[in-house]
Amino acid sequence: MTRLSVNINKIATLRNSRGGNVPDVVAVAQDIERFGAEGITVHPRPDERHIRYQDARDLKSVVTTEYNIEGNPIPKFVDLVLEVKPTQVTLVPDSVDAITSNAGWDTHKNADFLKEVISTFKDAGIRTSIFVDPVSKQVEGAAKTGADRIELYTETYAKTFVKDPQQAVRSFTEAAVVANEVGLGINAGHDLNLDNIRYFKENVPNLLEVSIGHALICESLYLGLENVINMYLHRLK
Ligand SMILES: CC(=O)[C@@H](O)[C@H](O)COP(=O)(O)O
Ligand SMILES: NCC(=O)COP(=O)(O)O
Repeated sequence: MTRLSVNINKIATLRNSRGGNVPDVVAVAQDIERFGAEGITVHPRPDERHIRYQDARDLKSVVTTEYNIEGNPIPKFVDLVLEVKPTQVTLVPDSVDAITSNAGWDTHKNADFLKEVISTFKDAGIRTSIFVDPVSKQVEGAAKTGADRIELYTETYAKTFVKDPQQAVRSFTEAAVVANEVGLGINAGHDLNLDNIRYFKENVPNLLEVSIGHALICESLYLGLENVINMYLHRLK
């Protein structure tokens, strides 16, 4: 089974564009769960341009499915995650000024740092996942950090899929085979959408979870949030 975790960053972007509390991020998260999503993802960035640290705290008591917090483990983020204790923390090496996540970890160069931070989260009972490019060597390095899972960074898949789906998915299938061999669970995310999700799921063995935000919210402008969530669930069956 592949779980759908909905990333609600864009709901917060909309709210922040006007001040006030419309749309209400917490209420939308509850509705997303009621519509059938199996998880909620947030990615608070240091400048809090969309999800605020307080949102991450407020969501803890209302999310009843799986709560996933993503981000670069700077000290402020580590403290937040240890306070909130989500189901899962996904470590992403994004720089402060990045528009969005744009690379996976070099799991070899950052091995000592990752080992330390992962053991801190695991000691607190939080499942850990690290964001990696679909490269076997990086997946092998991820296993050595003690992480429970990897999140495969799917931007290259989404870009190439429109021209050549087979070529697009090849490195992801290979990375997943390695992850399965070394005992890592497999998540995926970034730029996944209604057009490319089914083929990805069909070609990545043991895909446990996808987190989807930007496209899902854009698609919902035309098709409605409840409908779109159910379209994803159907494609992930
Ligand atoms: C790790 C990942 O790919 C997503 O969490 C992405 O970073 C979304 O963040 P933004 O909404 O800030 O683009
Ligand atoms: N981890 C990926 C995520 O949460 C959503 O990424 P995107 O769908 O907004 O590109």
